[in-house]
Amino acid sequence: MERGARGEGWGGQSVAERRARQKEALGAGRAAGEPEESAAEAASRDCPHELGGEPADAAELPLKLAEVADAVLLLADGLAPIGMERVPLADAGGRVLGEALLARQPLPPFRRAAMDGYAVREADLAPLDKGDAVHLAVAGERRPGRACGQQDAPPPGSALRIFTGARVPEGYDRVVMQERTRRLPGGAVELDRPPGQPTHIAEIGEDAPAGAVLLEAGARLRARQVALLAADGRGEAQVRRRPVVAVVPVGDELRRPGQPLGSEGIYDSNSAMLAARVLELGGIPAALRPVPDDPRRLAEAIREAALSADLVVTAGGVSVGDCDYAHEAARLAGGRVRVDRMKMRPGTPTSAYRMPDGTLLAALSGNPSACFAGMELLVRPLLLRLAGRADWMPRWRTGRLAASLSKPCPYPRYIRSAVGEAEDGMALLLPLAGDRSGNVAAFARADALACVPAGGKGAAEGTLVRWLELDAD
Ligand SMILES: Nc1nc2c(c(=O)[nH]1)N[C@H]1C(S)=C(S)[C@@H](COP(=O)(O)OP(=O)(O)OC[C@H]3O[C@@H](n4cnc5c(N)ncnc54)[C@H](O)[C@@H]3O)O[C@H]1N2
Ligand code: MOO
Repeated sequence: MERGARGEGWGGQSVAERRARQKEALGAGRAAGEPEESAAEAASRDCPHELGGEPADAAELPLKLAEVADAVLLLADGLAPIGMERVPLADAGGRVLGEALLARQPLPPFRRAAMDGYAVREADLAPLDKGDAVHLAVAGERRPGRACGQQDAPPPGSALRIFTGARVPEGYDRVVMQERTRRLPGGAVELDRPPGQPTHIAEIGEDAPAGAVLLEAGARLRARQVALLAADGRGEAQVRRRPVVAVVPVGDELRRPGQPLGSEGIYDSNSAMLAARVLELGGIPAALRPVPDDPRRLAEAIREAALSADLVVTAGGVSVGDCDYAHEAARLAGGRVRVDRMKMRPGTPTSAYRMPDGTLLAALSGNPSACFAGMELLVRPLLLRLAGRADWMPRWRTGRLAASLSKPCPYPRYIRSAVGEAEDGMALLLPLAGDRSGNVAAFARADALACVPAGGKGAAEGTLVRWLELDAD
């Protein structure tokens, strides 16, 4: 399998320059109407998506109990986008553009009538300003897509019957909507009042001139962007390959959905969730069967997964119990720890390793909501960066808590919430009941992760918090 270049930096920028750029990007999540300096900044200082201190030297040192943003940056630093391929336009939807798209021709490519009516010369309309009607001979007709040969200069006092989308010959200055005209019995057309401001002609290149950057490299091709490729005449698109993400569930208790549960079993919901999310984000999931709590077997599964995937994600076995073997297995497989736990709850044990061939391993917590938090906060940005997305960083927004939370926490707490809207238009984050990290039902009803800052006694209703849309892809 083709692999992306790894270990490249971000093109010679200093850490400070990069930080500044990234802070700016993260700041784009400012809520509408929110002042430049606000309490939200204070919230984000305690809840540091805005990147805290310098990460450890990217060369070797792992981050211990890392801020989420620092962990993401450290790991993303070593990731370059994977390779490219050409795909037919019909398959380009959802893919990531590999190179900037430059307009091959002006858009529109010819002067185009924007209304059904009559093409006229401005000079012939002067009497209208004095209240006199104008009669123009109809010199011909132009329909869209029908060539009509080289045009002579239009004879003075003439009009051209024309339809939306047809080429407007040089010499005609505007199109008058047919509703503002009257066809006279002899075939001439009458105008009895000034036609108004718009010329109803789309000029060559007014949408985009030839050579203009229509799309930047790293844009995800959604419907509107695919339309642009097509409008520029592209039958194919140069896109990034879709990253393959191996999903490795860990635990003796895990059963595959559809199989008998038994008395000690629990269905493996994390794999289904992770695989579905990888698909939503444009990757290709490769979901393995559950691996038992056995460090050697897990190490073998990790080693094999790293051979064929661009990113490996394990779920479970990262905590401190006697059955938690993810760390031992990652090391047995040759992995070097890069992030050793993170300041987040749920999901504090979330860690990351770099495998001998450079592949990253994200070791997520097994608890379903902690697993999803790890997916959103750690795996999503790494996957998008691998996929070549320019907008790989999470887009934090600002909103207010719709209810108080009394649970104190030494780390930022990511609360599953439903999103509503306050009277002033600001987002309201309503924490969902049953927010224990082992539960799955509350999760399905959530639209957002609201970040409640660390410390204190929880947070009062109305507190400004940062939040992340859960279905963002
Ligand atoms: N003594 C301590 N115990 C625990 C601590 C701690 O600090 N000290 N941390 C707790 C926290 S917080 C979390 S989170 C969990 C993390 O545990 P693991 O990530 O090692 O996950 P497991 O132990 O393997 O599983 C936890 C839980 O989730 C269920 N699970 C696992 N995989 C799946 C799956 N694929 N689908 C559905 N459910 C899954 C598993 O059955 C467990 O119930 O550790 C705490 N303990
Ligand atoms: O870190 Mo654990 O996920 O809080 O439940």
